[in-house]
Amino acid sequence: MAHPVEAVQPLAAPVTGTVVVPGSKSQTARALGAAALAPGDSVLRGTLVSEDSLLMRRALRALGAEIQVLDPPVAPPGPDLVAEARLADLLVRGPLPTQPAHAPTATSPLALDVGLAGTVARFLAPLCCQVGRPVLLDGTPRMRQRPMADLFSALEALGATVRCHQRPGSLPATLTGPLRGGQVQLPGHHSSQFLSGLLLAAPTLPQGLTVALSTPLVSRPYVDLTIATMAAFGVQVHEQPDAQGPGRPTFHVPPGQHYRPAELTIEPDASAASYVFAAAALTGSHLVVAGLTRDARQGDLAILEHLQRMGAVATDAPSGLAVAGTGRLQGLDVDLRDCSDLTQTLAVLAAFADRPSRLLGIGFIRGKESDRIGATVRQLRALGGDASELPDGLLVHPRPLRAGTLDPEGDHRAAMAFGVAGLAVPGIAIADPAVVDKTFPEYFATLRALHRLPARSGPSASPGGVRQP
Ligand SMILES: O=C(O)C1=C[C@@H](OP(=O)(O)O)[C@@H](O)[C@H](O)C1
Ligand SMILES: C=C(OP(=O)(O)O)C(=O)O
Repeated sequence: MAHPVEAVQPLAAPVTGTVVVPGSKSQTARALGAAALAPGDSVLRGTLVSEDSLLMRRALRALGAEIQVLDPPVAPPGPDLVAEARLADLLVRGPLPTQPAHAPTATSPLALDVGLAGTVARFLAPLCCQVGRPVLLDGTPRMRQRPMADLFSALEALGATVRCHQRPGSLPATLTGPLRGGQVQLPGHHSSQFLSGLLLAAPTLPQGLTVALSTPLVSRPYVDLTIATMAAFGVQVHEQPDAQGPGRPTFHVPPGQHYRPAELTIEPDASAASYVFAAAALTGSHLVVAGLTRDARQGDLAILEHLQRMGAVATDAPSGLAVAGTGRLQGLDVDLRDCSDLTQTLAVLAAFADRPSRLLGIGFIRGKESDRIGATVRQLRALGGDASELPDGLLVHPRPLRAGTLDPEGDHRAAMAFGVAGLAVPGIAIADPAVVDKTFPEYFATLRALHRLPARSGPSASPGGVRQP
């Protein structure tokens, strides 16, 4: 039975070892979408197994793709290895049937549940317009509050009809295609997922697609990941940088391109890795994230650069990338608009730093699983920390955190980030720990397993974890 509260135990001493994290949520979702549209068999290795990726699989199956789970890879056991995370190899048999040239014949909508997965809602909405029948998209109460309006307007401009059943620009909504394609304007400052969703569906648009960004793009590395994944499945996207002004490119997918089946190995999730690296930085441990390399395409690999600036040491290890804590953390002024999923990880570390930190450029994260600016400030304060909201970010003053039960306010990243604090501060518990199932179901098992790793020793060992300010 799931525990209603997870009491995190502090590490008694710095440890050393290697940790397996789940496959990239972002790459898994893109690869599933492209593979489902490719005629034939694609093999995706090391995919994420979590609520978000299962919602994506389920929705694509409902739209007509065949997805089989192959034998999951099993990490060999070892005394220095934490391998709680589950990965799955998948066989995807496409193409799911699209009928982009015809108005839908079926009138009863197909209902699809997107849960709280922004990627599933935003990546599938354009595709739903191409399947020859209306689709009713809906999600959790929080997902109904998350932005969809920019995407719905773009879909209407490209030929679809969008009927929102509760509030304009929000789920639940019934989408009826088809999308003709052509040129469309799209704001970039709320979410990059709208652009990624449009690009992923572009090969099904008879006229191709040109998206001109009307405002600067946030989360840019995720769009690069979309373009790279599409290329792995045989579709090219052309970009004119700054075509509409600084930070406002135009993207063009010429008509007549088709996805081809591919074999792809999914990278370890860099956002999930951020908690392991943060744990090393905070507790003076040396932790390797297995299989992660500097060539990874995820923008959240920037965690290494940010932790280095804070005083930890990041290195390449034979089996992955490593972070070693040095017993001190410096405050940080940083713009996180390209890697905002790192906000809570860095905000928690900032409470232990030697000077205030400013995390900026992230006003748009008020629309994520929680209002990540308001919630993070509330959560730090609830544990004795000192933080305040800024118009586009937050300010964290170092102050000792104390025991308490953290309410993650429905946000997996809050639960995971404050779980890291629990490795250093006695008495931190996380309420609603199953919230981590969204992207890292084995997260707390992974934290518990850190206690079984050998103590860090030798000349490079730090004197211990970071002392509370
Ligand atoms: O495209 C993606 O896979 C994602 C893009 C980002 O969202 P936004 O573009 O909404 O910032 C990120 O926060 C999310 O976890 C995953
Ligand atoms: C913002 C996130 O997810 P999504 O937008 O895909 O729901 C996240 O995983 O932190």
